[in-house]
Amino acid sequence: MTLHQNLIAGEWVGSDGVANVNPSNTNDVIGEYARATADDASAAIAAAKAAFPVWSRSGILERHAILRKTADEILARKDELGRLLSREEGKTLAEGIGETVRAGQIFDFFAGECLRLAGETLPSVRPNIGVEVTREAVGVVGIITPWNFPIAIPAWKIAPALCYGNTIVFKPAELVPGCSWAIVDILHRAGLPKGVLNLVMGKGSVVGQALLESPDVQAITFTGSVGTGKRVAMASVEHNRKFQLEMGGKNPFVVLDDADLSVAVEAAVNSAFFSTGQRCTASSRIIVTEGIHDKFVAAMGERMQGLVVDDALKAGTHIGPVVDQSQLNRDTDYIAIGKNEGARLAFGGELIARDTPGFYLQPALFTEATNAMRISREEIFGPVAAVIRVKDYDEALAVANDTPFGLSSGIATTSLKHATHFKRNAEAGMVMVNLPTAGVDFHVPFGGRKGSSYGPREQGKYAAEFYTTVKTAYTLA
Ligand SMILES: NC(=O)C1=CN([C@@H]2O[C@H](COP(=O)(O)OP(=O)(O)OC[C@H]3O[C@@H](n4cnc5c(N)ncnc54)[C@H](OP(=O)(O)O)[C@@H]3O)[C@@H](O)[C@H]2O)C=CC1
Ligand SMILES: O=C(O)CCC(=O)C(=O)O
Repeated sequence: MTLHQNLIAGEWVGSDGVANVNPSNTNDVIGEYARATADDASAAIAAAKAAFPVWSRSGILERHAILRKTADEILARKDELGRLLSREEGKTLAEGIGETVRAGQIFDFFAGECLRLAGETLPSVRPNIGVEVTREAVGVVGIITPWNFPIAIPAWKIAPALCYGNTIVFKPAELVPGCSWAIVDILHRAGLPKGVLNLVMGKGSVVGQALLESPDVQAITFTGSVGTGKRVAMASVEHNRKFQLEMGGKNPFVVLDDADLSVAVEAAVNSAFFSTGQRCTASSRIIVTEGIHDKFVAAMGERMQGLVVDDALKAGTHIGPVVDQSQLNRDTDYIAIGKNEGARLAFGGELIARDTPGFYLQPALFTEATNAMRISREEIFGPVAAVIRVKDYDEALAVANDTPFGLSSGIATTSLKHATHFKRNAEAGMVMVNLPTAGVDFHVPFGGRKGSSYGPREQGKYAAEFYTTVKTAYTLA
């Protein structure tokens, strides 16, 4: 089996490989991927540091051309890369191809942004002095990504980092190295100079930790768990570096009495269970007012019966497997916790067997849950959701906001008054009206509040805030 190597200083290196296994069929080994050491990480950081002076001053047309070429190749190979994504992560083929297209669009967007780099000139408050405000690249950026969006998250961190002139050491999640390797290969062939983008696949505790500890890494962008996010934060404060964190969510989806029932059910099922519930924007707290509660729960049960849980690559599958055994254990542990806490497991929650050995779990819906239960407070990150019954809109909003997290928030209603009030008062970075809490556009800001996020927003032109540093220059005329 071919070994997919790490890219350090423009050379493919590494001999020790780890198997990338398909969660829909654990007999299926997708490939061998090199496992970097802490020394490899140091070499990658040194290469990125050496490449920075030239890349940060490279022409915008050169950057534009490389990002554009990358976008074109990703989009041209969307079916093949989408299939690789679904095979390594377990989301359905339609979701895998959709995410691959999103990655291509992100590179396309930032290819355009290279040509729109701008500064400001202002008059000084003192006579005969001009002021220029410009944005410069930050330096070596460490990129640490999770397993749940194997191509979109790397894309939305790598594309802006390169666009604004930074060099990169990229550490993808060890569970899903395939798509990361593929986009690094595409960027390398698209003409990136040596050392500008370095790939170090390997363990977080080794390779990620080496990034955290290096004084030569000027910024770290991280998506993953709250625990690891805190380590990134502490180490970054120690080194006085920029950092950006996207962590968990416990996103509420409110259903009001006046909601269109089919819109509410469709959005709730999508929010809670699509992509196997493994999205930081997923909703696992469905807050329902009492007038529609019973009708809503019955309609959810009916809709959930129609969900096909099977091999991610099979036509007709709606929900693929859980990503691995450890996440599956976590999901089933939370199902047991919910039952012990006194919530009622109304539908699903069983482990299921399919033609191939994989991590299959029937999506689970609890009812009679309260917002104080652990299943309502802690991120589960699986196809497990709970319905919380409330009296009215005011209580729904209070419950929605009663959480340590604040990433996404949704409401199903036909009332303009309530929709408008919710948009203004939901304590979240993103608010969805009559839409699922998950599934975002690539050209607008992404991020949250409270325990979900830290630092400037990702995506769209707002990404410039993290990947650049502002300089103010004064000139005597
Ligand atoms: N907000 C989100 O989108 C995500 C949230 N999560 C949450 O986190 C839970 C656990 O998932 P898990 O994959 O373990 O999340 P982690 O936070 O451990 O993983 C995210 C990334 O951080 C890396 N990492 C791990 N330890 C360190 C370290 N000491 N220093 C630097 N980098 C490190 C990981 O590497 P590696 O995995 O290779 O060891 C991975 O690349 C999930 O159940 C979910 O609740 C998880 C993924 C995404
Ligand atoms: O909902 C989305 O489209 C993006 C979600 C995401 O980025 C995440 O789960 O990490």
